Amino acid sequence: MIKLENVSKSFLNGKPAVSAVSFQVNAGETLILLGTSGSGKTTTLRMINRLLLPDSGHIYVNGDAVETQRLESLRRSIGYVLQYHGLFPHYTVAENIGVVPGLLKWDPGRIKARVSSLMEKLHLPVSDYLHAYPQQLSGGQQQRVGLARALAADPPVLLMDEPFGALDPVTRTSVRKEFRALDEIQHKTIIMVTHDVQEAFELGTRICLMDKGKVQQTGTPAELLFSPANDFVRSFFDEHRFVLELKALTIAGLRPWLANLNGDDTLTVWDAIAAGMPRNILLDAVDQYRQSKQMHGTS
Ligand SMILES: Nc1ncnc2c1ncn2[C@@H]1O[C@H](COP(=O)(O)OP(=O)(O)OP(=O)(O)O)[C@@H](O)[C@H]1O
Repeated sequence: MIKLENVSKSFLNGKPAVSAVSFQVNAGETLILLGTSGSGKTTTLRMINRLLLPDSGHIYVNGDAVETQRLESLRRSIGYVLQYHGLFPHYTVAENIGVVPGLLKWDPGRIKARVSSLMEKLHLPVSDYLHAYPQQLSGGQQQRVGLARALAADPPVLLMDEPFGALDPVTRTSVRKEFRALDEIQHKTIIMVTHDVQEAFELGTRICLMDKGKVQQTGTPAELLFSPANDFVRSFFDEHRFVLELKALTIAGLRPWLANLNGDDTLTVWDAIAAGMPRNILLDAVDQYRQSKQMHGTS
């Protein structure tokens, strides 16, 4: 679990980079920090693993204030994934993935088994890549190694800063899909920075939308779309609104208008249409949901 209470940070020019940010992320949740460039997302993330110190406010990781934890044990309880993987160029794939288990003094057999298992899960054939060096890998493969390294010691918390940002769109989609399907991440507390709205909707349990260092709204994708807290939130999603609505709403959420439709309740409307469920009925239900929210908002 991660909790931020009124966290603020200014740099030398005195302008606040982050102002009174508060949120809580529970185990099993992925919170997306979304926002325009310079809105304070990375600064917020870097305060959680104490790469930066806040000027005021409190940050708790797994129940303890970060400033009271030994830096070494705090960092080992947190997997950190960066946009440009940050692999050690003179370490092989196996050595890169095994760094933290090595520091934790796991026995070599256990490290080897863990490295192989993560490589298989991330579609990096062990026979081809175990002893390869980062520069011998494609960008997508390097990023997979970066993910495997962050997951190696099974940390309860994962911080990810634009983890798929350096990849081309096709590779990005496939690495993102693999990441989402990993059993490894299902019980972790994850915070991910992105400015890609589609990615935020695909991966986020909840989204924290920031602007000018302040949280504008934290909520589920559907809450941000259908019950925006202010004009900034409302207009932020305008460009992609229709597709986002279909990705944010599930059959379960539309049940009041889909009583007679058979189908998997967990599917998003987007996936349900792709799976061949009746498009007109689904889009009609989305319209009715939207109207019910508008009525609720103006009552
Ligand atoms: N080390 C630093 N020294 C001075 N100013 C900084 C530093 N790091 C960040 N800032 C400033 O703090 C503000 C927030 O930056 P931050 O990197 O947190 O934003 P961001 O939302 O992550 O942006 P992006 O999406 O472009 O990475 C910006 O105005 C930035 O210029």
